[in-house]
Amino acid sequence: MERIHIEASTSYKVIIEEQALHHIVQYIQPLKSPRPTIIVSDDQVAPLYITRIKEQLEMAGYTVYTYIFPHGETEKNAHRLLDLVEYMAQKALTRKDLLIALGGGVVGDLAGFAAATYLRGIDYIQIPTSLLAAVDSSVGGKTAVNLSAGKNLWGAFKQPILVLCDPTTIKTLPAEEFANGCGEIIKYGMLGYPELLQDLQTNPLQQDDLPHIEAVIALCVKAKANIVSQDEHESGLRALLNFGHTFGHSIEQLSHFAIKHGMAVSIGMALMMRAAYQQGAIDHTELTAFLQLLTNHKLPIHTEFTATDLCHVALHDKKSQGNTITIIRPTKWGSCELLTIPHADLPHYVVKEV
Ligand SMILES: NC(=O)c1ccc[n+]([C@@H]2O[C@H](COP(=O)([O-])OP(=O)(O)OC[C@H]3O[C@@H](n4cnc5c(N)ncnc54)[C@H](O)[C@@H]3O)[C@@H](O)[C@H]2O)c1
Ligand SMILES: O=C(O)C(=O)C[C@@H](O)[C@H](O)[C@H](O)COP(=O)(O)O
Ligand SMILES: [Zn+2]
Repeated sequence: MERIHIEASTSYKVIIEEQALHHIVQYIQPLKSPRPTIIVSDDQVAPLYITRIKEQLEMAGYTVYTYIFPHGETEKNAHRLLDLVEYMAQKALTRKDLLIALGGGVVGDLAGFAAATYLRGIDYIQIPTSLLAAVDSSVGGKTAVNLSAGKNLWGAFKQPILVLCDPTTIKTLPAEEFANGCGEIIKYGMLGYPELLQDLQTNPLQQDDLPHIEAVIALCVKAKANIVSQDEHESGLRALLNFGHTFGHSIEQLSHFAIKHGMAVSIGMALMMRAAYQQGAIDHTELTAFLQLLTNHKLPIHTEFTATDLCHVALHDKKSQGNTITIIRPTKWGSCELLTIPHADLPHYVVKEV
């Protein structure tokens, strides 16, 4: 069991505890006494976990509404958001009421944005059920939906009041989704945690190794907490969490979301690591070891998209300002830096082979 404190404009705890979903009221009630509550989830997570949560809340005196939508990244859009907030209004949820996001990053980002904006903001709790959500998306308060022009272009910073992570939910995750989570985990290794890379090299993360998964979730949440507490609204430092995302977001979008977030980030990191090798920041052994780490975790390292297309989409993402874009560049094994470069230089970082 781990309790990690997140220091931000509103502070909260991340509880990581096996079987926490069997006694959620003990964590929720001290923060929000019984009241109308909406649980937002998708159609793959809800059948597995929503009844258990709803029943416990109802037994404790909460009035529970549920909003369940089809799973997948294409649902993280403005139409779905509008449908959700219309539903919340129909149920006459008030400012004092509560929203619970139960699911992966798609549910968390969409429901978090609804919570950020409905009645100008209501409290919400993240219950991450995917590995990716546990290590990354449930923490730090970035909420958003995608627009036609790109990923997460309509969103808000809104911290949850609690993150309740039950790592046993990882057992029911499809294998491909487990790999997606590993993409973000390996990212953290390059953000000042070479010991994490070393650990995963000698002991690749396995879906049935719960103690290892728990330890890794805790490490990633602490790493994210450290960055978010220093730069909640991404004035600078927080952009490091975008390592692999400059082209990762492009790959997701160009594939019409057939390539999932963690996989796309993996390819984005591979491109950047090859560029780092070309620039002398890492040696060939380190490059090979990093790419092997990705493939050992069933993550892709190649893309068919052209440098022109990858750069075109990237230049419309949030790290582009005027004629420059801020990229996240490896400086050595286990470490990255922010670097602002002219748009014209971005294609140099699309290194598909060395
Ligand atoms: N806000 C942030 O800081 C942040 C950080 C990283 C990623 N993201 C966003 O998160 C999204 C990706 O999140 P994701 O990978 O969790 O995707 P996701 O929410 O689509 O979940 C992946 C799939 O796994 C299923 N699933 C989730 N938990 C399950 C479980 N326990 N058992 C069985 N099935 C389960 C879901 O139904 C879905 O089909 C992207 O939109 C990405 O942009 C946001
Ligand atoms: O929390 C952050 O900050 C991150 O950048 C985490 C990323 O893993 C995540 O994918 C995030 O949603 C990307 O944010 P964006 O601002 O680049 O859309
Ligand atoms: Zn990400």
